[in-house]
Amino acid sequence: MTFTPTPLAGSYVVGLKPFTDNRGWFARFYCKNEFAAIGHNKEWLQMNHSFTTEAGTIRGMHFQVPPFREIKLVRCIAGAVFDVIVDCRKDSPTFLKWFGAELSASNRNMMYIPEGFAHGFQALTENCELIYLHSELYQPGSEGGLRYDDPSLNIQWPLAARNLSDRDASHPLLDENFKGL
Ligand SMILES: Cc1cn([C@H]2C[C@H](O)[C@@H](COP(=O)(O)OP(=O)(O)O[C@H]3O[C@@H](C)C(=O)[C@@H](O)[C@H]3O)O2)c(=O)[nH]c1=O
Repeated sequence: MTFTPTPLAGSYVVGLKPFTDNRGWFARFYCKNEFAAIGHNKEWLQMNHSFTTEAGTIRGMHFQVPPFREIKLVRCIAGAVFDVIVDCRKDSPTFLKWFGAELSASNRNMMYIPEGFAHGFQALTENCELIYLHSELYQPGSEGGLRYDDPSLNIQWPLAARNLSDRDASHPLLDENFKGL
């Protein structure tokens, strides 16, 4: 795998290195030893799969609050998405900065998201499927979110936003009460 650091320290766009032959290809998308090189030393406790039907749909921006902060590894296995992370670590020099990258079934890239980040994505095509690896269990009472259109984040989504869940449409806008994660 290849690990390309993003401008937000500790996060990476991870590329696969497929072994190709006349049958097709084979590739690892997680290896304990390879991820140890970027300091990853936690187990994956949950794996999730989502399917998004319509291009333009946004899911996010989601996080779990302490003590349930989590690392995520996100991989697109059908279609293409614009994947976005926001640094919510209060002591980080890039606090509340965002980074986005296209993840798709054809580029096979993944986003490695450390603890203390919010995460979301926009479907760029119909019928997008994402696989998530999580270092923490789902804790419904500890979920939080940022608004995809928060003016103080100014995330540049490639398509017009549509199809938000009621929860995602009603995350509070950032103000001085947000102390980070
Ligand atoms: C996230 C999650 C949801 N659920 C349930 C709650 C709800 O009834 C249903 C749908 O949940 P949501 O509406 O939160 O699904 P969704 O908006 O797709 O949530 C996901 O968004 C992206 C951006 C992420 O980063 C993921 O970690 C996750 O938060 O699934 C679980 O049972 N386990 C889980 O781990």
